[in-house]
Amino acid sequence: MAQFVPRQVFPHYGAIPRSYFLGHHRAGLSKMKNMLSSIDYVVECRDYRAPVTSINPMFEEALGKKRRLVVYTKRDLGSIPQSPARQVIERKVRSFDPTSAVFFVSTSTRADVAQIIKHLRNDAEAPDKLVGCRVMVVGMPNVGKSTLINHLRNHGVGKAKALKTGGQPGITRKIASPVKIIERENGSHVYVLDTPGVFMPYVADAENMLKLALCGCVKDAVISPVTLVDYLLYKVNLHDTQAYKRWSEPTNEVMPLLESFAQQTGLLGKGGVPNIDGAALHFIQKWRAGELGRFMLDDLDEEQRRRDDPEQTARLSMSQALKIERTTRKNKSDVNSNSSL
Ligand SMILES: Nc1nc2c(ncn2[C@@H]2O[C@H](COP(=O)(O)OP(=O)(O)OP(=O)(O)O)[C@@H](O)[C@H]2O)c(=O)[nH]1
Repeated sequence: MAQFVPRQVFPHYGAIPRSYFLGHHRAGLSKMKNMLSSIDYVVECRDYRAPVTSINPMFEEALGKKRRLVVYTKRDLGSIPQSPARQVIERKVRSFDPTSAVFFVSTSTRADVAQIIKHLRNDAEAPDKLVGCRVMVVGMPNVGKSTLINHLRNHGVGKAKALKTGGQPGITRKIASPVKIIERENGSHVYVLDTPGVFMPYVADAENMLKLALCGCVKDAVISPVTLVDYLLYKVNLHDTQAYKRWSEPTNEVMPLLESFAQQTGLLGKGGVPNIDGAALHFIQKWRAGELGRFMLDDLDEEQRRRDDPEQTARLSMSQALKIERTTRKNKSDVNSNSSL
């Protein structure tokens, strides 16, 4: 039998939407900016599996001057504990942010959460001891902000879950009331404020949009789940062609894979026809649960080369991104009003 050769390039970036900047993202960001004078510290959450792509430059622009630390969440889904690969990944990612304190966290691992509490206990001070130190937690939608706060509170002051969490983006829509996570004898306690996840106005690179959608930063209805599985299959094959062997031989073809997956998991519609979209969503959930391998979506070496190259193309500025988002929205509403004539 001929040896299986995974695709080295993903061929279908064509019609992928590039924007997911919702009303509550815009409103949330503007409220965060307005509150900044009462905030002493910022914790910025990014997704471990896409440590570069899940950076939202809007936070740099809006909150960049505050003392801050960076937390890469969902560590358990991006690498294997104690593996040499984990050490290499974390050394590289840390080197991208030399001026910030950086933590890698799986919220179910107490030691990961404990190190953040320890750091904040030493580092998060406020000018006014009576008011205490106010820490704002920011990040892309669904990156794990509320879950992190619940675990910080549990570890820091032994209290139960305070915030609602969920598998889809947009559970937190407003800036929440402060939650105490550290008590100090001198009364200068540390409080954290949860914020709504904020997406960027426009994602210039379609591949980045696919990565963010796979990580769950975008609602599942925004990009076709079959396209997402096709991209996921491309990535899984580069990592481990045996990861889905329960359902299929190694393949580059998404439809036969989904048909076989639907048959074997009982995702069938009328007359026993495979429910392809349902199967695609279920397959994505398997990856999000770590059942199709634990690996990175971003290529860290490529990012290093990009950073080392003075000729590199500059990233889209925020004002450019906002302009494109406005034009896309206007074009869409023109099309809608023309089609209703
Ligand atoms: N495996 C794993 N899942 C996590 C981790 N942290 C959070 N999650 C899951 O990620 C999902 C999103 O978590 P939330 O805390 O609701 O995310 P959020 O950033 O507050 O989301 P928004 O409300 O959209 O801003 C939930 O299903 C969590 O259980 C982690 O470290 N590991």
